Amino acid sequence: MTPAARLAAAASVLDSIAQGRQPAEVVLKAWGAANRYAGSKDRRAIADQVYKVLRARGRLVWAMDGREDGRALVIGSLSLIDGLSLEEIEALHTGDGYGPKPLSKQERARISLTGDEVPGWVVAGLPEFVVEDFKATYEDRWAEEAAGLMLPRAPIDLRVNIAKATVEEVEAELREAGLEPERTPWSATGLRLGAEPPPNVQALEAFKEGRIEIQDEGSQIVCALAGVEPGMTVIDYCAGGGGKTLGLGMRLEGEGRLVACDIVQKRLDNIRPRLIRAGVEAELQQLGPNGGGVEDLVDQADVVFVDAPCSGSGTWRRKPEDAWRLKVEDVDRLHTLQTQILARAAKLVKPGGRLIYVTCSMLRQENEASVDAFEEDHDGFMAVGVADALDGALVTDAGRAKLTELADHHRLRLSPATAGTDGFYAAVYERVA
Ligand SMILES: C[S@@+](CC[C@H](N)C(=O)[O-])C[C@H]1O[C@@H](n2cnc3c(N)ncnc32)[C@H](O)[C@@H]1O
Repeated sequence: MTPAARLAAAASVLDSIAQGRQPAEVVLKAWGAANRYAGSKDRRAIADQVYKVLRARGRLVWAMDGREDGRALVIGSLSLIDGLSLEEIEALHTGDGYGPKPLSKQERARISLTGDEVPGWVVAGLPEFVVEDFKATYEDRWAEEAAGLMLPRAPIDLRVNIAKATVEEVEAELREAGLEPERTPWSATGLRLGAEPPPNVQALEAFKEGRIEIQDEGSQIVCALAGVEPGMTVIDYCAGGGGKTLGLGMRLEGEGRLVACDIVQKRLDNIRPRLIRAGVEAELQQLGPNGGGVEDLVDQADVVFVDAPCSGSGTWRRKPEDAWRLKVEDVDRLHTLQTQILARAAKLVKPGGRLIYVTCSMLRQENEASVDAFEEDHDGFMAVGVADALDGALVTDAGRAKLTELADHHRLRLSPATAGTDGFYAAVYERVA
């Protein structure tokens, strides 16, 4: 494909991403499958162009005078990000072959405009309401947090299933397989692979035989706050794909009871093969819309882990397209749902047991505001300091020091800028009455 044809393809992929709710990665794969003439280099170049635009979308929409179509965003990126001159951009827009059609008068005019004063949220590359939330939370560090969230390509973190193998054994195995794993700094069970070239983790024997799972270091750390020990009754209240279920179950060492709940049965079904691979046993329990289905577990659990439904804004470095799909009303709705779920899940904790609230959100409304609401109504739950809650087998010494420093007593915020992880929020409680 010519460079111009790749640009036209990127613009059409961007339009498909904007029209649906599918991850960019899925849309790109579908495009590749439908356009077999595109070689691997073409697909790579198109994907690079698409992600470049998605990470800077706010700035590009603004620069192109509010236009949100793929063509305008690609033109904007050539000018603003790649620094091409008007002539160079015109040379890529001749309309020849499969390339994009010539620039309109307005498009030419937008590219030539460079002197406009850029508002802060545009520079940050995030929706305006998110930037307001970041300013309230991070104050003078908000721009650094925003940049960390939207710019870099995130590494691929693996969690070693220490019930099956040691970190050293898996590290050696991956090196044998030609990879270059590094230890994650804070999680004692983590290995990190570079994102480029993307490693095919699912094809590794270590994956097929359950010695590793793909799991961001932040996700590993929040599991370490649960303090799971063999023999406990552990409930993963919003189990979803089962990532946390496996991380929590690994610490039971085959003794105790693990219950994975969710309101979506299909999600629970998908956990089954992962459990088998990892050698972890769990009961799968679908919840009714009001939390029905776990009446027999009231006051029974040593640990209730609530990985609440959230905006997923902590993972935008991996899925920048989601930043532009989130609306302020979604966040309000999620906050209400989070407080309802937390109150229901709290009923399952036995006296002396632990409750952990987690989101992969960076937004105050889903984090501090949701746990503030819980604390207001739940005198029977005492805050447990992050430093006291951490499971020594799951964090490194450096991790313990770092997490203690990042914590606000029982509340922990992790982010790409402060910890090099996806964005996570956690709060830890013990039932005392
Ligand atoms: C953040 S995801 C969980 C991710 C999962 N823990 C993991 O590590 O892969 C939140 C999950 O909460 C579930 N959920 C939504 N509403 C719920 C409710 N009312 N009660 C329990 N789970 C709910 C969703 O179906 C979704 O799977």
